[in-house]
Amino acid sequence: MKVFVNRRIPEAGINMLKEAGLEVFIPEHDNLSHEEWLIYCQNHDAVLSIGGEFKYDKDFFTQCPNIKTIALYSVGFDHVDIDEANRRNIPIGNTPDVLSKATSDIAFLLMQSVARRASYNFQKVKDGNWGDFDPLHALGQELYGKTLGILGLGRIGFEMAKKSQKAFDMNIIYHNRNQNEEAEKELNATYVSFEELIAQSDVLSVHANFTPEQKELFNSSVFVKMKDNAIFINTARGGFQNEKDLYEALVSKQIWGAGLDVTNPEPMSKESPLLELSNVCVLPHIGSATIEARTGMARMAAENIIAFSKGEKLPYCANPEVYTG
Ligand SMILES: NC(=O)c1ccc[n+]([C@@H]2O[C@H](COP(=O)([O-])OP(=O)(O)OC[C@H]3O[C@@H](n4cnc5c(N)ncnc54)[C@H](O)[C@@H]3O)[C@@H](O)[C@H]2O)c1
Ligand SMILES: O=C(O)[C@H](O)CO
Repeated sequence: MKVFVNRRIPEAGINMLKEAGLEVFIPEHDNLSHEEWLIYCQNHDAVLSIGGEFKYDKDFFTQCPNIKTIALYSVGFDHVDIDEANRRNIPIGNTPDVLSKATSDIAFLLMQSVARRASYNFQKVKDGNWGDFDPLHALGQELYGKTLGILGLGRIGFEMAKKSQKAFDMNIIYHNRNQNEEAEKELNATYVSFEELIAQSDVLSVHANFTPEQKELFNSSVFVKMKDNAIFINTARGGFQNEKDLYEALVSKQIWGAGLDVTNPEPMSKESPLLELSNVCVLPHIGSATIEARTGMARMAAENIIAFSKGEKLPYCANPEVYTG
């Protein structure tokens, strides 16, 4: 079986593929054009897919009829048309759990960074502007006992809630597609409606899977209903926020601050007005960027491809319904 890996990943995964006797192709340069990527996909049986820039939509499947499976190097699969993959019996692999701690660490880091204005103050030091001890300047807010609202209490949302509760004794409320009774018991979390979530959260952290119906769910009509001390955190997908509306909400002090690991679009332009605000911290989509998580993801993606090559089910499958019809 011929496997196309569109960018270098930790060696552990590549070694597994080679040891399993699979033919592996990795292009010499990382910045493939859409055409190059398509041609490579047309000439391979499987793709180990890194990054969200290439969309696996109906056109892709029509143009690349040889692709029999896709092993995503991510847990998110919003760039794949799952219905189309199902219609064509193509199993899609992903990498759940292994990155939940690392990604929730980034949500936690952003929450603290914004609450204590860390990136603003770091920038001041870099600018040679240490300043006097000023009792009134750049004051942060404490998180102890505040309410953390989680949109999407799945694997990563749960980890974020757990560490925020341990560190700051935060009260956890959440809104999810389904009620999560286990989490309610362990975290004493309360299920609320979306409207209650936005109205009651001191910190609102987004961890839901992104679908087109939720495009720019966080827009002016939502920000206006949030508390004026609220911090908006997003480590899920940038498509959840309208960034013009977020800017307006921050400037007009409808909300207090924002921490983003994901932007709309990505990469964020260095001209984005959000970057001029002292109450914003932006990171370039580094949720899973630890040695441990990225190595684990490489192994899982390789395991998925190896299982497929042996005629077995993908152990980590984003569309298990492909096996049951
Ligand atoms: N920043 C990063 O580097 C990074 C890393 C990993 C994952 N992610 C993102 O985080 C997302 C979550 O990952 P996970 O492993 O926790 O997924 P998960 O499936 O375990 O949890 C997501 C939860 O969101 C819920 N949900 C979906 N849509 C919802 C909605 N509209 N309202 C309320 N709840 C909703 C689901 O029911 C589910 O419980 C991924 O889909 C991915 O987009 C980002
Ligand atoms: O969905 C994911 O896993 C991230 O966005 C990349 O690690």
